[in-house]
Amino acid sequence: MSAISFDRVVKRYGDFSALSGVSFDVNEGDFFALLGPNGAGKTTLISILGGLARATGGRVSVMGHDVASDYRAARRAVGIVPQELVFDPFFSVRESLVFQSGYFGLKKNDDWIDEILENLGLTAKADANMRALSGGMKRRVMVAQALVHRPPVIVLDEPTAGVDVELRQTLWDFVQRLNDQGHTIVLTTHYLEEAEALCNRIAMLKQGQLLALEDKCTLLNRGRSRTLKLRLDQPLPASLAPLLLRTGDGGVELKLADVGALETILAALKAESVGVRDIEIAKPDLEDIFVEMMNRQ
Ligand SMILES: Nc1ncnc2c1ncn2[C@@H]1O[C@H](COP(=O)(O)OP(=O)(O)OP(=O)(O)O)[C@@H](O)[C@H]1O
Repeated sequence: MSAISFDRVVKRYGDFSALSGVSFDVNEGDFFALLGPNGAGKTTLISILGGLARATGGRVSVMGHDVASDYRAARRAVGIVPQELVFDPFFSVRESLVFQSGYFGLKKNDDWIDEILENLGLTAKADANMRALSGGMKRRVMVAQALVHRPPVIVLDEPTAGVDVELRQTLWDFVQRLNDQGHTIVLTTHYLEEAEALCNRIAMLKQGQLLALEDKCTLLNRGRSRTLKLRLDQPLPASLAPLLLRTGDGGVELKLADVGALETILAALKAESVGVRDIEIAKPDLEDIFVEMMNRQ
């Protein structure tokens, strides 16, 4: 069974299509990245998944439960950490988690609440009022709230936007452990190195359409192009300027269409008597691939 199934999902706002028929599945146990530029439709897809927005067309299910016709079961199967901070300013951290447990009909949830607080570094703040917390601490509570009912599927919508290094580390350690225990994780982020480090499958959305859906390793190995980093003793000859990707760190980075292009470049440098002080060939990382995919369309 798929943890999540998106089947030809369409979302229109008047004449504007935020999602134009998006289909893909997230497998049980995946650590899944949903990537795309601003406005691609990631949050819209997550809102439909969580029952906060209705699809104009298509079907979405979580752990086999249709989010429209089987709303309660679908809602129980997923915990969503929203992009925005939503909380009741009059509750303490613990109260808000107890309240959230009540929403799912869970009465004796204290042990699990304590465990979540501990894992997110919130124990010392358990009795603090929500409005007295810093932004990063509030964000931790958003994560805690999404987990109170131990959902098999956990969705994090840009959880690390604007949070400090320590929280990122705490959060990723915890989420990684949940994934190891069998929870399915879906993550949207603009920090592609996070997606590259954590996720096993990656979907890329642009303007409401799915551009790519692949295993991370397949995606990273698919491109034959490489980046050639050179340190030269003179400026780059004009004949090589079309290959220039960026200049920095006292060197230049050139696009290598394939490894064979290396000889051509070295020959061009030799012909102009430009000496090479240092050389490095790098595989494209997820960010390079993302930029290439987004520009290709
Ligand atoms: N209520 C709404 N009314 C009209 N248009 C909307 C509404 N909600 C979202 N949109 C539009 O739908 C598109 C997709 O928005 P969405 O928030 O899903 O993008 P996103 O991929 O999550 O972007 P970001 O990375 O900026 O969070 C955007 O063009 C947005 O302006």
